[in-house]
Amino acid sequence: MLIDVDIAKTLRAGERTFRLQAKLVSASDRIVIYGASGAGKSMLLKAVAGLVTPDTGHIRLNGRTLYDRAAKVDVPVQRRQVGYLFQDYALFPHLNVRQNIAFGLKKGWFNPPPKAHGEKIEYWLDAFELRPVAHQFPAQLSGGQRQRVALARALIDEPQALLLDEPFAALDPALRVRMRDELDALQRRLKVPMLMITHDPEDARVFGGHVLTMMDGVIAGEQQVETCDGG
Ligand SMILES: Nc1ncnc2c1ncn2[C@@H]1O[C@H](COP(=O)(O)OP(=O)(O)OP(=O)(O)O)[C@@H](O)[C@H]1O
Repeated sequence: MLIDVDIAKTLRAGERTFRLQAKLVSASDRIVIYGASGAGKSMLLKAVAGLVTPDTGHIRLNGRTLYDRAAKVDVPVQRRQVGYLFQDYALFPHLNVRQNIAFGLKKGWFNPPPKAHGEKIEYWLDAFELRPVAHQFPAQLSGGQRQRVALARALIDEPQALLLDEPFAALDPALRVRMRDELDALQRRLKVPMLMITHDPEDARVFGGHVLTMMDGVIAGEQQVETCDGG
């Protein structure tokens, strides 16, 4: 992925002011933004997704301008072609697995039917071994299954990049290790570019790639971390 971000945003809550001033350029298919809680990682990720509007600057993905204050470009969320995996997965509790996955394809207001089917839905149910639980609701799933449903929903529309907000934070330690490996394998298999934010140095170590450190709203350092295949 080719990503070029240079944005600023000031957030005020009462007396407190937080200033995000993030600049990053990367051609890696694995980017990790690592930093302590409150560093501004979520704000940056949400700006790339279009969920937060910067005050100034630009965001370009694979040569396409998603946001440019000066040129008055602000591509709406639905047309940015990026998948977003929320920290708590944000699955719809009243929709079953099939419907939650189908939602990633949906353009209208209505929920997909409980027996929604289609080539892509069937593909992801099998790819993530979710077919046996396709009729179950999020509350009836394990943590790992929940994460796979959220990943399937984020990937079904074939995004140009997948944005991951602390993808392992909601998992217990053993499952976290397994899901790190799964995500690593998924990235290798699909070759979908991923941009992950995390406060856990182990995520950065295992996932590797272009690792940037964020501190007080600014990218303060960067390094290349070798992954198993040197990618
Ligand atoms: N709506 C808001 N108004 C004012 N300040 C905000 C708002 N949202 C976030 N902030 C502040 O912006 C800063 C960055 O928040 P952000 O959520 O991006 O941090 P983070 O690095 O993702 O942290 P975490 O790892 O805890 O999720 C924090 O200091 C936070 O208090």
